[in-house]
Amino acid sequence: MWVKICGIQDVETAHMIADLGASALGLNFYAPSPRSIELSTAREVKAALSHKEISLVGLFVKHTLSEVTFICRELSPHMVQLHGDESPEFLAELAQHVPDIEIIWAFRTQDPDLDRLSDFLTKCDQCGKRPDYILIDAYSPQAYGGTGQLVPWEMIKENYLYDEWPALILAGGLTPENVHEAIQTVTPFGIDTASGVESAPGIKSQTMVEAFINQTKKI
Ligand SMILES: O=C(O)c1ccccc1N[C@@H]1O[C@H](COP(=O)(O)O)[C@@H](O)[C@H]1O
Repeated sequence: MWVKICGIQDVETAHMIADLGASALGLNFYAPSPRSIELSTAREVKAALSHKEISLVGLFVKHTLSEVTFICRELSPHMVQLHGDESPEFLAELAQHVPDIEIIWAFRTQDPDLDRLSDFLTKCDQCGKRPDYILIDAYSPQAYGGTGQLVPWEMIKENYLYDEWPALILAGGLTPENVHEAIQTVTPFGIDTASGVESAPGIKSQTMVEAFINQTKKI
């Protein structure tokens, strides 16, 4: 199971997350978030983890194409996570500007089905670039993400076209207590959490991260 812990803000926490065995670590460039990071600190994190086996994911929300491109060229993360309803045209242009980057596109939903996602992927095909991964998160009118709200797991299981659509990453309110059941129900490629392993907004708890990762390894 691919496991991403999102919203790392310092080198010490980044080492802790990598040493506990996470697959990926999220660096959040959305300034209003309590988990945001400056590019200078992100560079320090990247340098500190250069010998460790963990992917870096840059998270963006409604940034311009030139902002995302600039950070990708400066930092060379393995992946970007677009979490602000970025358009199919945006994905196609980003893929041209930063050809090697893998794109996670966040679908924030409160719908009873996945029709909007299906339409989005059709438009992506017309524009020439599909996301490499779809991350499903809960929709909230208050915030773009990091809300701790759950998504309807059963609906996703019933409606996600696992064989036709990009690999699925499940997010939204995942904690050490519920992640095992979430994996059993949805059978995603990967999972992502931000607030579910924190003792306070932006502060990752080693105990909670360890428990979370252990739960993802249970069969
Ligand atoms: O974590 C944030 O503050 C955040 C802000 C804006 C967009 C995305 C954000 N995080 C992503 O939100 C989901 C769910 O978070 P949570 O586990 O429910 O707290 C996750 O994909 C984070 O990467």
